[in-house]
Amino acid sequence: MSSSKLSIAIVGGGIAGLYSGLALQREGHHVHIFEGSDRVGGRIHTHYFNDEENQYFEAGAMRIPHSPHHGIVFDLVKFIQSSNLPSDLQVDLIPYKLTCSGNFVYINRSTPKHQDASSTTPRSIDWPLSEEAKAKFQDRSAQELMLEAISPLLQRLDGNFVDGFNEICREYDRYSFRYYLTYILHWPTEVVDFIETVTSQTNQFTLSVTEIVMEHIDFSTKEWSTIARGMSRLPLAMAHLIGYKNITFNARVTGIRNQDDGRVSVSISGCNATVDVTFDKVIMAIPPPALRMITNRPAWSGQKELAIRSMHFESLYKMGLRFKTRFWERAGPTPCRGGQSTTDLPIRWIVYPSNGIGDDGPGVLLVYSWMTDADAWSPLTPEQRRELALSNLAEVYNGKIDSKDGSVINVYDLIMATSDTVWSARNCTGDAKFMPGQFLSRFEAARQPEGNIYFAGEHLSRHHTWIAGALESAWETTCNIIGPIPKLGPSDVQQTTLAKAAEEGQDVGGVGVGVNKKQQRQVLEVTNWESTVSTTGGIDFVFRLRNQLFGLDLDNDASGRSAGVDIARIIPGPQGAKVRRI
Ligand SMILES: Cc1cc2nc3c(=O)[nH]c(=O)nc-3n(C[C@H](O)[C@H](O)[C@H](O)COP(=O)(O)OP(=O)(O)OC[C@H]3O[C@@H](n4cnc5c(N)ncnc54)[C@H](O)[C@@H]3O)c2cc1C
Repeated sequence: MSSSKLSIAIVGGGIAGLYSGLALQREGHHVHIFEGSDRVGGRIHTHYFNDEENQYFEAGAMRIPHSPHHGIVFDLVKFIQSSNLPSDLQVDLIPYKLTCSGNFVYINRSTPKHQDASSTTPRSIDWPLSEEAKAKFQDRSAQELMLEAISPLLQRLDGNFVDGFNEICREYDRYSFRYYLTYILHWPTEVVDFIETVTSQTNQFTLSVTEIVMEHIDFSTKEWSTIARGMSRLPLAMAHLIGYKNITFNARVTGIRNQDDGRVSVSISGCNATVDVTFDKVIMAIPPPALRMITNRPAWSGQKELAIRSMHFESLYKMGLRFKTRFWERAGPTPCRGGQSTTDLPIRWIVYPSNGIGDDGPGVLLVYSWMTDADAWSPLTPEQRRELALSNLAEVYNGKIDSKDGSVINVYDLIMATSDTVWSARNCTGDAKFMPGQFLSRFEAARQPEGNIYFAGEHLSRHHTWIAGALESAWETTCNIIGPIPKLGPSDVQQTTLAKAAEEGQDVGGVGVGVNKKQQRQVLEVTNWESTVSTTGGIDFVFRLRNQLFGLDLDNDASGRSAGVDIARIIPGPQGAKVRRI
């Protein structure tokens, strides 16, 4: 905990803003979040058709890969789980099925083929190839070709990730993935089109090589999770912990000004007035398209302005369709219990829910498209979008037999309700997906603070387009403001409790471990609160437990607590006796 408490405004109540808020509060700072909409979560948003179980779909983020790159998300979940939240706010993970053996490919209007990217070859879907290309490629699967192209690049990330990443950037970031396949690997255009159609979405291969490599790392993960009863529970739990008195909704920030004393004022526009509030520091946890629309602010460095204007965001489109039955789980010959099917229709991917698999009664199906495929939905009215999605699903499903009761599936008879989100029409416009050269030339500039104005959000992480990226960026930004701090994890809850109880002179029991934040290592463990603490050197931090005063001596750091020494972990332990140095 640093000695002076800062007041920090956080603009944006998405997961990045919320994470910064929690981390700063843990360190004893005052935060206030200004959120432009009427809810927290931003691009994490569950649409509930009603209160019944499993009658929802994820309009935004829906799945978390169990990969080391996403550890920060799982630590956050553990943090929340150990926070003693009321049961209606608890966050539980359930398995998410990325694939299922019944998933199919429906391309060029041929019969749905019971196969996925690992078995779809140009021959199996009659993909047109030149005679020359046929000889080499017609029996090779899209996934196999993708792996062949990308494996040498992935290997560079096996050692030190940042070094490997920088190496890929230096050598390939200026190229689009399509250029890489066509001019470096010399693959025919029609083969590149085939791989893009089956493994990705239209025009994705115009993105940088680095972007596609990063995407591939995540989608090759085997185990995935989602949050039971909806992803929105994650930001809602965080908002509860931050305290709603520290969050203002419908508070769109429209201006930022530097004050002469170095502090920063933010202008917040509500429904009928604009107010200015001054803070020590401000974190802009909003995506570049939203940041760009705040013109009442100082000019920042030329590189930063360019980055804000140009960092590429791709459109995303999702519709949830609630049907009277989960017919897709029983539709022969390709029943899908989870995973997703690939089509080249406007709906592109059909995503089958991982929650409620096997339930009787109504269920919710999801259609999902990216980039050029997503853009095509935005000029349509909601009614036209619903009609189109249904007709696409009818093309694939109508006339199949539901094995439960032998009925003939007709999606027009089964539909109950739809809801969709055109993310390109929201202030985030989609997700960060960089064009060639943007990791090299935009990324660092976009991350740099401007005086006491800091920036956070998924787009500022190498792992952007993911919740993990948003959290990593929020954590890095928080460290830039107050110095190195540990990420949120299961132990932080007890830490907060102890620090608060100590401040208020209350009793708490357990075992404490001191952390010298400068070195980020454990230096002292207190294993019993009933005994007197014996320390060498000066006492840096005093607190009261079971009606006794305890002090922590944190190494020989003369500046003690003000240098950033804090209790980091308390584990309930047996009564015993001593303090020992670790
Ligand atoms: C369709 C879709 C699917 C996705 N799927 C996954 C997935 O499966 N797994 C995964 O890990 N990630 C996924 N993501 C990505 C993930 O959701 C995002 O990376 C992450 O939620 C971004 O968080 P953020 O805080 O950076 O930004 P945001 O969530 O965009 O938060 C920014 C907040 O700022 C607010 N705001 C904007 N302008 C202002 C202003 N001027 N004043 C005040 N407030 C403002 C916005 O209302 C918003 O609440 C998906 C995203 C989308 C859209």
